[in-house]
Amino acid sequence: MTKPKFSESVGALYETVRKRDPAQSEFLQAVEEVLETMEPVFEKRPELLPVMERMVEPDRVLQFRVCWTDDKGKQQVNRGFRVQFSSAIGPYKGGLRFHPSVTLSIIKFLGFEQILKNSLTTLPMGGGKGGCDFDPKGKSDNEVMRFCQAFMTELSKHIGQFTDVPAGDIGVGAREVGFMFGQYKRIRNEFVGILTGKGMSFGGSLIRPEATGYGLVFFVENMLASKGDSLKGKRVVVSGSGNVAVYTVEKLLELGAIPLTMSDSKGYVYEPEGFTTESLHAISDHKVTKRIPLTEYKTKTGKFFKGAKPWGVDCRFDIALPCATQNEIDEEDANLLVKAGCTLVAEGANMPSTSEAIAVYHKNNVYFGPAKAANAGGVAVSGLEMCQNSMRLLWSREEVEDKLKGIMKDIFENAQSAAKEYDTHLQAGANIAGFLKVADAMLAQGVV
Ligand SMILES: NC(=O)C1=CN([C@@H]2O[C@H](COP(=O)(O)OP(=O)(O)OC[C@H]3O[C@@H](n4cnc5c(N)ncnc54)[C@H](OP(=O)(O)O)[C@@H]3O)[C@@H](O)[C@H]2O)C=CC1
Ligand SMILES: O=C(O)CCC(=O)C(=O)O
Repeated sequence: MTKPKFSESVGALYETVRKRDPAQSEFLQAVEEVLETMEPVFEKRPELLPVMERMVEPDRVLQFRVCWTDDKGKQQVNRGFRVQFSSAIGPYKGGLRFHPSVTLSIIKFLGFEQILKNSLTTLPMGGGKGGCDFDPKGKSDNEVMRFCQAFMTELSKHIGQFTDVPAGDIGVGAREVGFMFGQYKRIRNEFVGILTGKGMSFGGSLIRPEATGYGLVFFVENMLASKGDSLKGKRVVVSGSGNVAVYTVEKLLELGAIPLTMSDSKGYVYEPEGFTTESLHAISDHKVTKRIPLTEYKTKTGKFFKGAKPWGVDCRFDIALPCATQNEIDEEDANLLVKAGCTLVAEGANMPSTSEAIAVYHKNNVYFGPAKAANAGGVAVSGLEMCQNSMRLLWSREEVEDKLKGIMKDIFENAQSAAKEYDTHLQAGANIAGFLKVADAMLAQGVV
């Protein structure tokens, strides 16, 4: 007989969530992953199960129409979202995603994960996420500006420096944050830190653009150090070629690792001798600055594999860092990683591994650093940006990077010590450590 996934009481909670939103597959996947790892906590502290029942239901779901006019003068209509999930330990905090695949299910999975991630950062931030099914690809700067202004016109009614502070995610970088900040200021006539990831001339923090990628690599350093190992000479397969991937590769190079691949939705580039600072800058200029697909990128020393994911790259490697999108590693991909000799996976993207892929990692003793812990560096530096905005000052690069390094170490140690206490793995330890802090705050604040 196969072991049931849940005990009876946790299974009943999952069923309630599933029946409420049966079509929200990504959200259900995120809830299932957390509930599965939380069984030992509910055994020890049964009073926390009803707290989880409240936590899986967002405080508030906002859905709104976004109307704007394209360069041909034609009206366009998109659907915007902001899910304010939990404000138990601080104002709602989490990014905005602009991508045609955005649905309520995707925003809810991201918002739910953000509650536990933000708790792990040690900073006082609640969880939220938002976005729109708008596709920035192929749009002119003026079209993106008009869209961002329309989006913020509605969003501005619901956010505030003490209420909800959005930031970037897929499809939302410095350009979009700038346009949205400008529109908020115009509507409200106040200059406040209502977004993070702002430009340096209007309240941004040094290292915020780099923070998710750098933080991921610092997290991996901690994982390796706990086994007496280091990044030096490690062969690393990376996916993505956006914000997270670029700064992941930059920090890997700085620490003596060998990044072998980068990818986008069209395929992946393999550099057999590893990316260099020069080839990283070339790909970053192509993808991030010029916004051109990798199909049009010319590598001098490597090869482009059209329509393929990097996990099947034909070489041995030690570490895989998925930095593109959700569910980009399925069971088959996970088996390819194991076959290639990979012994560590740490997630830069949110929920990049399917539950079947995670089962393959555990079965094969692949050391697994889950997204909520491993990619928390981005939102952590967003928290530091909020702090600097409140104090009306600017910390140096070194100060922010040192704080980021310290936070990633704390996240690793807290997740590891929860894992030890509950006799489980790092993935569960991260969920448990993140949950306990929020749950205790919710208990203290009564049934609200
Ligand atoms: N930015 C941040 O601070 C944080 C981001 N994250 C997560 O990291 C991941 C990447 O975000 P970020 O780098 O900011 O986003 P960007 O928009 O800068 O880059 C996204 C990258 O992922 C690729 N990608 C997107 N969708 C797909 C897909 N369906 N299949 C294959 N590749 C895809 C894109 O390729 P293409 O250009 O072809 O679309 C691009 O290379 C996301 O999961 C995000 O939620 C997590 C924490 C913080
Ligand atoms: O910086 C932030 O507020 C959000 C970052 C984010 O969206 C994430 O951690 O997934």
